[in-house]
Amino acid sequence: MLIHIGSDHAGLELKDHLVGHLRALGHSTFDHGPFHYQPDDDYPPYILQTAVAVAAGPGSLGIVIGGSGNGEAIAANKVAGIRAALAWNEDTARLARQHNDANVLSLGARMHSLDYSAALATLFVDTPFSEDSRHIHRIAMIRAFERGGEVPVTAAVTGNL
Ligand SMILES: O=C(CO)[C@H](O)[C@H](O)COP(=O)(O)O
Repeated sequence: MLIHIGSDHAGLELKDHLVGHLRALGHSTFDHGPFHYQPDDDYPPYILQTAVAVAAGPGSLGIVIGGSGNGEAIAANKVAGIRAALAWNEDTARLARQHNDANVLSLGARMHSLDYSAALATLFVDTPFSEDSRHIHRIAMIRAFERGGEVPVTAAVTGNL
C-alpha cells in the first residue's frame, strides 16, 4: 500500500520513525516533509500537501502528525475526499477504518511513545473498512454535503419541525 505522510517540527521524529516502520512492513511511503527540524515551522503546508496527495491517489492512505494531531486532522479534513481521524488508542485507530473508512490517520507525537504510535499506525493501515451499509450510508451523507453543501435531513430532525 502507498502511504503519504507529513508532519511539522513536533511530529518530525515520529514521521521519520513511521517511514522506516511502514517500509519494514512492506508498504511504500511518500514523505511530504519536513526534512529538517525547524522549531517554528507551520503544519498546514505539509499536512495539506499530504492530504491532497491522498485525495488524488485512490487506494492510498495518509498519516499526518503534529504535537497533538488536532490541527493536523482539522487541516486534512479541509481537503475534498479526505476523512481524517485523530486516533489516541487502539480502538480509535481501528474504528477509524472499520466505521469511518478514514483515509488519513492523525497522530499526536507528544501524546505517545514512538512504539505506541507505530502500533496505532499499523492497526490503522491493516484494518479494512467494514463495508456495513449503515456506515456506507453515513459516509455518503458527509460526501454529499461536501459536494453540494446540503445538510441531510433525518427523521429525528424532521420531527422537530
Ligand atoms: O499539534 C499541533 C497542531 O495541532 C502542532 O504540532 C503544535 O501546535 C505545535 O506546537 P509548538 O509550535 O508550540 O511546538
